[in-house]
Parts: sequence; structure tokens; C-alpha cells
Amino acid sequence: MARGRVTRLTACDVRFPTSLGAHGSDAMHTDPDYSTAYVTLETDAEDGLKGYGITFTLGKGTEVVVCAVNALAPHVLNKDLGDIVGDFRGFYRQLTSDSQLRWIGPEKGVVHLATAAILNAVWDLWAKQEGKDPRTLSSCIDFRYISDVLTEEEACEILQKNQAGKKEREAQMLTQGYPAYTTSCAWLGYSDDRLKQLCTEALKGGWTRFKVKVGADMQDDVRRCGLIRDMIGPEKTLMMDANQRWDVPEAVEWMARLAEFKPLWIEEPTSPDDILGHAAISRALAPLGIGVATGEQCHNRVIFKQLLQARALQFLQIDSCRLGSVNENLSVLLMAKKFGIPVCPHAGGVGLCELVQHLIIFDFISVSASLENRMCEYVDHLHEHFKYPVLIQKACYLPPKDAGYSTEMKEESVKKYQYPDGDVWRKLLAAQGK
Ligand SMILES: C[C@H](O)[C@@H](O)CC(=O)C(=O)O
Ligand SMILES: [Mg+2]
Repeated sequence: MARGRVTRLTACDVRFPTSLGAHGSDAMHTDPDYSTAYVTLETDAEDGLKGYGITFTLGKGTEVVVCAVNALAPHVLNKDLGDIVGDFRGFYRQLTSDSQLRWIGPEKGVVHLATAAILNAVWDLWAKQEGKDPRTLSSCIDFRYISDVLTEEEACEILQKNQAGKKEREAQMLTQGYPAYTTSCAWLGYSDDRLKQLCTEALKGGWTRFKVKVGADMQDDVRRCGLIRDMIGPEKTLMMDANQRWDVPEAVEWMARLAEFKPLWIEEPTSPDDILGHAAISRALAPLGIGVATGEQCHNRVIFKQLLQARALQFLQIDSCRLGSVNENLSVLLMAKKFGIPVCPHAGGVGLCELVQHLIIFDFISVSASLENRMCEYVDHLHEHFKYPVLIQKACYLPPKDAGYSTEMKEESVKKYQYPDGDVWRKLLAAQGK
């Protein structure tokens, strides 16, 4: 039984100055400061448990998301956790249907990132209190707008069917972990020397799958992709990420030129909203053996539904903080299963690896039951700020063993990196004369 009435919600603006080292840089986000709107939920349950929720943002955007979290807070405050999760679908709908806030969404942008932060905290708290079965899980999904491709009965059927073999898959995860790829070697702002050094270290560490940022300058891309392909050899897997830089024809031409480096996929080749554009790029690149991957900027389950219907992607990238938490991610995992498309989550940023590992390991155990063409992104930044950081072994995620959603940050990190009053920012802002 979920227990306690939510008595307090706090939202902190926590930013890490990653732009100083060009970490996280790509063709569109040249100076990202990895940041989070960090939500804490407290209850009167007197069990010492709190719920922690994050959503991933960049720098200045964080203050806007924190503001949206505070605007949504009245929907959570003074509610019993039991009532929230007892009708989680209803609660999800209430949160996403606030009749004044909905106008600045609906179910997308800042207001949806804020929804994710709050719901991630609810899931963290609930997960610390009790386990879940297939019926409970499907009752958390809002099927509105997707029932034409996935009904509640079908969702339950998929989950029920995969009860068989679940124990073996759990054991497999515990011993081998979930396969990962690294993006940490080849951010766009890194020099060639840095790229080489990081790539050498990653190869030594057993990494076999690499992602490189592309899209700003063709000659640079040819040089950097050649460099990385030479270093990793012909057998290892290479992915490319353009972060929405191109128009549709430009994406096709650019990738035709980079095809010699044998990328498995091109990620976000164009606007994340252009479903038919993605479909056209998919068709054009199929003969070159290059798939299209997207999802880290997909607003919601509706966009994923249409990407799947239009056969616009070959690799689907859920994001634990852009969609409406576990509730909406579950619906996308189940739709992907129905369409036979592998899910390879987005997991850069702050804490995305910590959260999404739960979703993708769950996907293997209970939804897809397959590792074919599947892997989860890993970036080697900022894990030290989490109380339960991810564990990587031989380029695989080992399943988290602590109860909850691995969302809790270390108190001292939140204090130090809180914007603008944390020590780190006070010093940085003073040095910039602000
Ligand atoms: C701005 C972020 O670092 C972005 O480049 C991350 C991304 O696209 C990825 O990890 O994939
Ligand atoms: Mg990306």
C-alpha cells in the first residue's frame, strides 16, 4: 500500500558548467551547461522516505522549467500517495490537462518537462514503497490519442506474455548487464587530440559501440569520422548524431558522403517534428545500410506513434525526462514492441543514464524480451553527483539494486551547483563580472 500525504514539494535549479570543457556539445548546442530541475517530494508518512525527480535541461532553460514545476505543484500537494498511484492514469491526465497550463503545452515543451520531473519523483517514492504487476503498470498509461494503435488489453497481453522467461532474463541482466554505447569520446567541441585520447581509453575499457557528433561542417565530419573509424576498426559499431541540423535533402546528401564510415544510424537528421521528413530520409538511406534514430526531442507518445506508423525511424530513442515519466515511456516501449522497432534510449545529460537504465532493463525483461539491435547510450559525465550512480561493467549497465528511480542527488552537490547561489556559480559569475 502506498502511504503518506504529500506535504512539501521543492524544485531546485541545479546547473553544471559543462560548457567550460565543451562536454555535451553538438552541432546545435554549442555551449551546453548540463542542468536539472530537481524536485523533492515529502510526505507525512513518517517512514523517512522522500521522492526525488529530475528533468534534464540546459542552463538558462532550467529557471523556466522550475517555474513550471511550481505552477503544477498544487496538483500534488496535500494529495495522498495512495490516491495518486491508485488512479495513476487519472492523475497523469489531471497533471497534463490543467486547463490554464495546457495551453502552453499541451503535453510538450516546458510544461511537459515539468510534468516529467514531478512524476519521476512520484515514481521514485512509490518504487521505494512497493513492487508492481502487469495490470498495475498498464493502469498507469494514458491511452488517449494512442488507442488506435495500442489498447489497454494489448498492453496487458504483451506484459503478461513476457512473464514467461522473465526469471532467466533477470538473471542475464544481473550477470551480464544491458549493452551500452558511449558518446563521451566525440562531442563536437572536442579537439582531434582529445577525441583520439578518449577513444583510446574507451577501447581499453572494452567499449565496442561509439557515437560521434556531426552536422556542422562536412570537412570536419569526414576527418573526425575517418579518425574514429580508423581507431575502432571496421567491426565495431559507429553511430552519428546531427542534432536536427539539416533540411531533409541536405540530410540525405550529407549522409551519402559519410556512408563510407559505415554508420549504423544517423540520429536526429532534421527537425524532430518532421515525421514525414524522417520517413523520406529513412527510405533514401536504407540502400546505404544507414538507419534513422530519433526521440530525445520527441514531445510525447503521439509523435512516437506517428513515427512508428510512418516507418520514419529504425531505432527509437525514448528519453526518461522529456516524456511524461514512466507512465508515458511505458506506452512508447509497448508501441515499439508492437511495431517491432528496437528501443535504444537517449541517456546523456544529467541523470538520464541513472533513470533510463530502469526503463531499458524493464523493456528487456518484460516488453521486448530481446537484445537484438538494442543498446543504451552512456555518457561519462556527472554521475558522481548522484547517491545511486549507474554501474558500468564491460560496457554494459549493471541493474540498479537500490529501491527507487536512482534520482536522488547528493545534498552537497545540489547545494554547490544550485544556480545562482551555489559556491560554483557564485565564483563563476563573479569571475565574469556578473
Ligand atoms: C546537448 C546534448 O549534449 C546533446 O548533444 C545530447 C545528445 O544528442 C545525445 O546524447 O544523443
Ligand atoms: Mg542525440
